[in-house]
Order: sequence, then structure tokens, then C-alpha cells
Amino acid sequence: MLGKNTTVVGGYGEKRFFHQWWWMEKKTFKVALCQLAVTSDKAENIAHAREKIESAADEGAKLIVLPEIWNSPYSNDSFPVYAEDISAGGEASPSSKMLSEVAKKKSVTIIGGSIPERSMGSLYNTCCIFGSDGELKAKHRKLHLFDIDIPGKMTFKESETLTAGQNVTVVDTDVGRIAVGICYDIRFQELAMLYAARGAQLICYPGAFNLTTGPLHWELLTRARAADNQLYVMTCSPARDTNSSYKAWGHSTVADPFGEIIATTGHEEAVLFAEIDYSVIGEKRTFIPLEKQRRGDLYCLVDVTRQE
Ligand SMILES: NC(=O)CCC(=O)C(=O)O
Repeated sequence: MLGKNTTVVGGYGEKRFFHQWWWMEKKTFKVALCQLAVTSDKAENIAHAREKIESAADEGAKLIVLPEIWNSPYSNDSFPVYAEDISAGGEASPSSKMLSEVAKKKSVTIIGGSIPERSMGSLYNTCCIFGSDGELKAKHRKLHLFDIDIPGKMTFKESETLTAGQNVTVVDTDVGRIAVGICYDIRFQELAMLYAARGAQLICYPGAFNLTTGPLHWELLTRARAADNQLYVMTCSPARDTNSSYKAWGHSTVADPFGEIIATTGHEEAVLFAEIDYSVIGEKRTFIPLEKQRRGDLYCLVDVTRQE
């Protein structure tokens, strides 16, 4: 049953989102993905992230992306200890304060990876998006919690400590219309499809896959989300720490709207640069006109959250 705020997207109902000038326009810029080494010292993590962001900006990056949980170890024991009250700002959230300051100082857009957030008695895995004026433009709370059990290989249950977010996130920035998902969110194609229907040119997924699923699925999903939706996809991981309880896969990656990898790295700390050209989106959608060819008479995606 379709509700008051329900919009049918894809198929033939959403042409307006696919024919706006801004994704046909040629607009190139440099992006930097900071695959940060994370320690158990929060102040050190913040200072280190600041240094990497500043040097990426000095090298010409206009959009800077951080990994999932970059101010804390990735563990259910750590999330409550490292959590910050982002909406209180200032000293209550030294991580977001630093991101805001550096975005403004360097005049760059920052997709601030994610940090554990404390709000109204709950904890979230939250990405803050800062504009080049240093303002917080949006907050994405991870929608799909990472609860998996592959016996003897990988068991994790974020829902032991975290609460899932309730909002999808698409934000207009100086460097285009950007959508955000966090790690496990990448497994849900409907979300990416909804983002494409809302005109996203780029989806950023700060993420921390592991040594079981990473080799099989990280690149596959990055490329699939890009090729299915014909837009840019970026996945930004922490560097692997072989001494930590959760070993991140690393391999931060940028895929173009054809699903081709245009930048990637290994598992050590790195800052990865790529050149983004939004005119490629229009070009690939002309070559392979999926949007015109969808069988809206047989299936469709329903956007239950759009406010008209
Ligand atoms: N932090 C996460 O959400 C990890 C997701 C993951 O490893 C997966 O396989 O999915």
C-alpha cells in the first residue's frame, strides 16, 4: 500500500531526476580517500586525521573522504567509550569540531567517515558531511547494522550496542550531489537505486569490511553499485591493524559510472587520489540507456521517505 509520502521511482515515473543539467555538465575535480591508521588514542586519531586532510587539500583535493569509525577502535566495547554528542558540538564532539574547522580552513567538502554518536540515550554509527564553509550539511546514521555470523570466520553484532538510523542521505555540495551509506549499507541495492533516482552523482560508503568478506565482496559491491546505477562510487576503509580484534580489509576504492576501478590501494595507510568527471555519467547513460529501458510496467522501486 503506497503511503502519503510514497513515490514510485525508476521505471518511467522519475524522468526529471535523470534529465537535470548538472549531471550533463562537465565538472572535474580531485577527490582524496584517507585510508587512516586508527589507534586506541582518540586525541591522536583526531590529530592524525586533521594532518592527512590538510595535506590532501594542499595537494588539490576538493572532496575528502574518511573511513568508517576512524576516531575509535571498531568494537562493541569501544563504541560507548568513544561516542560523541555531535549535536551538542564544540567540546562535546572534538571529532566533528576538527572536521568543521579543517573544511572551512581549507575550503573543502568532507565526508567525515563515521564515528560512534551518542544521542538521546542511543548510540549510532554516524557520518557527518561538512560543506566547504565548515557547516554541517547532513548526518547519515548507518541504516543497516552489521550483524552477521559466518561460523568460525566472522561474527559481529553491531546491534549489541548500536541503533539503526532512520533517514536516507543525499546532499548538494560544492562538488555535486552526494549520497552516503556506511559499510554494510552497500549490500542493499535498493538504497543505491533510490539515491540514483534522487539524482546522486556519487555515493560514498565509508566502510570497514573484514578479512572474510572483504576479499570476496568489497570490490564486487563497489563496482556493482557503480555499474547498476551508472554513477561514481567510493569506498573508504581504515588501514589494517593486525593487532586489533577486528582486522579491516582496507583497499579503499573509486569506481566510475561504468563500474571500472579508477583508483585503489592495498591494506596499509594511504591517501588515494582520483579525478572525478561528472560528464562521464551522462556519457555512460547514453551508451547504455538503462533508465529508458526499465520495465516500470513489471516492477518498480518505491521511495517511502520522499517529502514532496
Ligand atoms: N562494518 C561493517 O559494516 C562491515 C561490513 C562487512 O564486513 C560486510 O561483509 O558486509
